[in-house]
Amino acid sequence: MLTFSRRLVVDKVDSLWNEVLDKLQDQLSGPTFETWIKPTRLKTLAESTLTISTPNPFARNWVQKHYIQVISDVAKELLGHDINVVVTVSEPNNDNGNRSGEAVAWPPTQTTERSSSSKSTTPDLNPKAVFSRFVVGANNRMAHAASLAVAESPGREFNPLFLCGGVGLGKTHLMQSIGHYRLDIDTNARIAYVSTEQFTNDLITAIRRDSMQRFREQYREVDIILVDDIQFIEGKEYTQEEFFHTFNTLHEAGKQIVLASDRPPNKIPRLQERLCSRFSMGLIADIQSPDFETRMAILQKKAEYESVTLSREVTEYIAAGYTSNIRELEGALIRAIAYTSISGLPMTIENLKPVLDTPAGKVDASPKSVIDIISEVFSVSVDDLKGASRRREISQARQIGMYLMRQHTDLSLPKIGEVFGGKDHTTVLYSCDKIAQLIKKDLNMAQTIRELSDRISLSNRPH
Ligand SMILES: Nc1ncnc2c1ncn2[C@@H]1O[C@H](COP(=O)(O)OP(=O)(O)OP(=O)(O)O)[C@@H](O)[C@H]1O
Repeated sequence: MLTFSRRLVVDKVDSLWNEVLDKLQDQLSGPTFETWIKPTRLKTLAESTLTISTPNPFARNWVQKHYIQVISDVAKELLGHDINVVVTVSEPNNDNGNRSGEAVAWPPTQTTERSSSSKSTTPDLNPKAVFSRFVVGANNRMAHAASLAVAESPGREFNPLFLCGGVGLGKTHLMQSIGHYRLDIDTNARIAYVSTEQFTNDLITAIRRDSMQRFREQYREVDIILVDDIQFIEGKEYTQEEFFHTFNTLHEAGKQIVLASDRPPNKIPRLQERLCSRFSMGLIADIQSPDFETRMAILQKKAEYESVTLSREVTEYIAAGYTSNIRELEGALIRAIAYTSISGLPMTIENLKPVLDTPAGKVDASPKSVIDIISEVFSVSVDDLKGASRRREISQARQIGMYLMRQHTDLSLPKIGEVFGGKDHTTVLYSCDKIAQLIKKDLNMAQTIRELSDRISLSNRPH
């Protein structure tokens, strides 16, 4: 039994814990020890109970599930009697920069050990770009699954993994999640995350400084290379040449290549045929714009991390205004949070209107003028627009009308529903979403909407 003075007890217990750690280090693999055991702290040793703390609940569960026995065996060996091990979560610590509620990328992602183990390939990863913060929806399910598969078994199935999708839809987030995830499993993994611009600049510098050997080592001696915005390689002959060799060297060595682009390889102009075919030989996974539910889920998740409660109404309002770019969607939420916290106003749609200028944003028309113009241009009577007919030409005119009313007035979704003869606000949302998607796919639709939009603005201008 430990019957020392308090100071001695503390010293004794600390050194005992260090001994436990030493022994565990001998028994467990390097990554396992670094990932799960090293970050644990000793809290107390009372009678036959050893209480340790872990950085977060996820780590606690993991340690409880996998390592409690080995810890208690080692402690028993050192103390000479049975030890019951209790795993807790450490109290939020003010000096570690983590506000309560903020997710901690776990296991810690950018430790000094990790940096020093792979000097030239320490990736510059955003700690928030992790799988656990990525919301999976119909629009990105495949890209997410493929990214996870690649992170779990790099160089096996999808090589290269080619992620493609429009601006702000999560390509970089997924790529960096792969890097984090891999480093969490294997702290010695050599991961390079680089933009195509950076690759080109490094190449130019290497040529200028006559240090091609180093450049090649830097890019060819990695386990995973994550190259962002690969579409910018278009027309850069020398970069393409060098990247071709980098690609081949890595691929032949079974190393994982992940590329992100705003379009598929065959749509990148002035891309050498041999690169185009290599980029296409693994898996091309595309990411579409998120649907309404996914946008809602992204907002909710983001709000949780910011420790803010969002009402359903406000979430819907923001989600309805930002349909095609998650960066803008997040930006709107951040503005809303900043505005309400600075002004002290409650977060209601009314209060948020001044700061949430939805992309079109200009409130410059009366609802009646929108209805009248739609009726005239599509030769559909106002009664039909407000009625329930599902005839294609009527329902499409109605959907366009709802979309434009959302763009040109500050009416809420339910109010727009009312103007259109008492439609439900979800019908309005669906219509706005549908037209927003069509605009992206169909040039004629985009042109029609632009013309209608100009006409609505013009007709409402004071004469
Ligand atoms: N499914 C998602 N869940 C949560 N956040 C997301 C999701 N998709 C994107 N985001 C967030 O949206 C923002 C933009 O994403 P990201 O930078 O990955 O887009 P991108 O497709 O790489 O854009 P770009 O083409 O401009 O490089 C980031 O803050 C990212 O975390």
